[in-house]
Amino acid sequence: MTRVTVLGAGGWGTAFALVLADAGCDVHVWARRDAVARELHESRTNSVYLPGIELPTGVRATTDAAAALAGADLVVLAVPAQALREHLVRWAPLLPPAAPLVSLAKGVELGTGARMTEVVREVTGAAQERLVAVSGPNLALEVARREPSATVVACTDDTTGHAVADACTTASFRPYLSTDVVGVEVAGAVKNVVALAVGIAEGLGYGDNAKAAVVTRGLAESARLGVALGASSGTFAGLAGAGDLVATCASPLSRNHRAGVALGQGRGVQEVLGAGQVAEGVRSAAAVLGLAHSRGVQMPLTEQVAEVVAGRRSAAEAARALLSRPRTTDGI
Ligand SMILES: NC(=O)c1ccc[n+]([C@@H]2O[C@H](COP(=O)([O-])OP(=O)(O)OC[C@H]3O[C@@H](n4cnc5c(N)ncnc54)[C@H](O)[C@@H]3O)[C@@H](O)[C@H]2O)c1
Ligand SMILES: O=P(O)(O)OC[C@H](O)CO
Repeated sequence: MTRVTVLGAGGWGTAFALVLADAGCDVHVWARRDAVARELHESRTNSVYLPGIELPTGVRATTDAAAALAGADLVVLAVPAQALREHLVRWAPLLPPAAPLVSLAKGVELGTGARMTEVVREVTGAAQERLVAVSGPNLALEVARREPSATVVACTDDTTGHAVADACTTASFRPYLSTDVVGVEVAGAVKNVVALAVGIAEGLGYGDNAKAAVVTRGLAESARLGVALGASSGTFAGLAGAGDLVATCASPLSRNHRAGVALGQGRGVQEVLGAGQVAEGVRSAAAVLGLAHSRGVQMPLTEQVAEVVAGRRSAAEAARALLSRPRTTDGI
């Protein structure tokens, strides 16, 4: 039986632990907070992050990372993007030397512009073949309810990719394999920024035409950045790109979408984040933009989201700025 350690017991870490357990793995979850670990371990529920969901028997939880990681065949990293490095520095000496390291986070690191597998590689020194990104249209609550969902398991090494896909294939959760780690990670990070933009449009009271324009132009700029970083453009038409935008931009379950609506309604970013929302796009917007600037890539939508999030521009001003840009000729 594959022994898997999931580091992070938020919505997605917990839902992914459920998937792994359904797939027949021996699952050990690390939670940051004692109360979450105890509830998961004793009642097999996580009422803060996944109300109404019961995990399969056998899933264990602890706040002791060393105990959670002992003997792991596979390690899943499920903490938010901006917290990954600080945690990994502590976890690195505890990681089993050969286990694949799977990143679930959708973000780009502020200050470095690093993708999540780049952070993992820098901190742990793990070979590229051990690094895996899992990303797709995967709203945690729907996955945990065992509603049909597909995802992308991206790894440069086929054998590792298949091993991770085997560990998370169930009757309702279907992974597709890709070797385009860069594309899958860029698509996941930028979609959170686009979801904020769609929410902002909604909060401003705009209709479906505006939202469709934001999604489509957001996808175009996501693909532009990805290709500049070496990704395949096809990745952005797939599950990790267009697929995740469809799910996130339409769903009231998306925290980025909800945060965007609040920003569009004129609420400040502190108020939005203070309401318990972990919306990765809020912090990734500036990081994605920095990465784009470093490669000479234009990302006008991301630029406006970063302005709104920083409080330098109102949502209405951002919309006006986008509508008054010089005409472009790419036609997509
Ligand atoms: N929730 C989803 O539907 C979903 C789906 C796919 C991907 N993701 C991605 O997975 C990653 C984790 O998301 P999540 O939904 O599990 O997040 P979450 O906010 O629900 O949980 C985050 C987990 O990390 C822990 N944590 C550790 N350090 C932290 C810190 N400094 N700040 C905040 N939390 C900290 C929290 O205690 C919690 O256990 C994000 O990058 C997100 O974009 C989420
Ligand atoms: O709730 P969000 O906005 O973080 O989105 C969750 C997932 O990324 C959807 O695929």
